[in-house]
Amino acid sequence: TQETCREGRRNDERYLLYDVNPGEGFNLRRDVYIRVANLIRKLNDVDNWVLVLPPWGNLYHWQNVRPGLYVPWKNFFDVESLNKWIPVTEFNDYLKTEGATVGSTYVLQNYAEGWGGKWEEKYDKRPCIERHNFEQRDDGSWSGQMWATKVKTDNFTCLSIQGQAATLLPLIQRDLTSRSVFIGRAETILHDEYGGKWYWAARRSMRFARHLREEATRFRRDYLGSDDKQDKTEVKDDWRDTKPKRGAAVGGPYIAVHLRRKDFVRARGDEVPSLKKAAQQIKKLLQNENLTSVFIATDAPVMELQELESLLPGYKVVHYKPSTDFLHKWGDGGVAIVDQIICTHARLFTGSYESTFSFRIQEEREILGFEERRTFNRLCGKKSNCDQPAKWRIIY
Ligand SMILES: C[C@@H]1O[C@H](OP(=O)(O)OP(=O)(O)OC[C@H]2O[C@@H](n3cnc4c(=O)[nH]c(N)nc43)[C@H](O)[C@@H]2O)[C@@H](O)[C@H](O)[C@@H]1O
Repeated sequence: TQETCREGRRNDERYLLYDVNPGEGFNLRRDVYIRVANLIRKLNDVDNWVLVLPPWGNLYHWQNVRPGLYVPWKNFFDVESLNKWIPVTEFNDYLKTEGATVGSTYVLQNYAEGWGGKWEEKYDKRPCIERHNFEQRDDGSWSGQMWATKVKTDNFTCLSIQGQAATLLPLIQRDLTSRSVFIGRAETILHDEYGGKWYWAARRSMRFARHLREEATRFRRDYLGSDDKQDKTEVKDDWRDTKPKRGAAVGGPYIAVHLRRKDFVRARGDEVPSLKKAAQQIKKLLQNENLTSVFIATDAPVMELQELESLLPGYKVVHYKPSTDFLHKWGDGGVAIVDQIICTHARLFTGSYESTFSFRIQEEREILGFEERRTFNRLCGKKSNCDQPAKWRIIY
């Protein structure tokens, strides 16, 4: 029967857990997911692996999130959609079935001696370079903190690696004793094929959770006169059936700007415009598009946003401010995603230099089928004719 089949599958199921350097933000983590998801896809040519989704929390940029609080992927993503590409499960569900144990743990790191000038894919067991939070117990096993949970692991190794996700295939396949494997610092591995067909399939499977999409839909309708039918941005229920022709999407009657401030102002001074320069560029784009509304997604303090608004007299400057209830329920992560969805649906988008927050919006617009020139733009800093972002076009 179907039930026995499922039981049978469950018995030989193996689990891959992973985590990313604590300093990395939300949108780089989404990129690391794609690297690991496609590793699972390759592993599943011969085995039966399930990817355990690392809970979200304690991110450097999330100021309204209680330290120590971790939330599941379903708060932000449509987990059913993820499951249509590779089998995934939440960490909490893993704990329920497998308990707080992991067979083998590998913490990835670079080679202490550097790259040696020659590119070759390799990995080696090496002494740990950085501090980690695992310690050996009397019985030889190890114990370490995984998110909010103390987890026991039979084997612990620091692994120097240079290579891509698939470089880990033999290591994981050979680890036959372990039903589950944890990979720490997974951002150390590169994509197998960035921007290729598999990249985009995994990327398309990362649909946002329904409650966030609905919040963005309401906001677009109420404040920006935008809806999917009129904007030609309707999508099928299943991402696998969604393949719009390029140029089919029109977008709502507004332009959207992702204005990354805070640490970017300090770290990328030459490439980040002053508010005055940003306003000049926004005005020009509005005039070119013959539009009067601009949606601003930003991490800027309120004062800066007000200043920008005052520099755009005569235009409608729109900003998403969540209700207390929404912020409480879905946190800074949820708010940032609503901002991203609203930017995705604009007639024209312009982002910030080298911000993964902007990159993810560009990808969403590729998925919806916008013309390239309406998507791959960024605000210029000191140099007014600055290089525009690389065009990572969607591939099916
Ligand atoms: C250089 C690197 O840049 C990386 O930033 P970058 O790629 O922009 O993008 P993220 O990695 O997502 O980190 C930026 C975080 O700041 C908030 N944020 C930024 N812009 C907005 C916005 O328009 N609206 C809202 N609501 N929130 C915003 C949000 O929490 C987001 O996840 C950093 O994560 C790394 O730590 C590092 O500093």
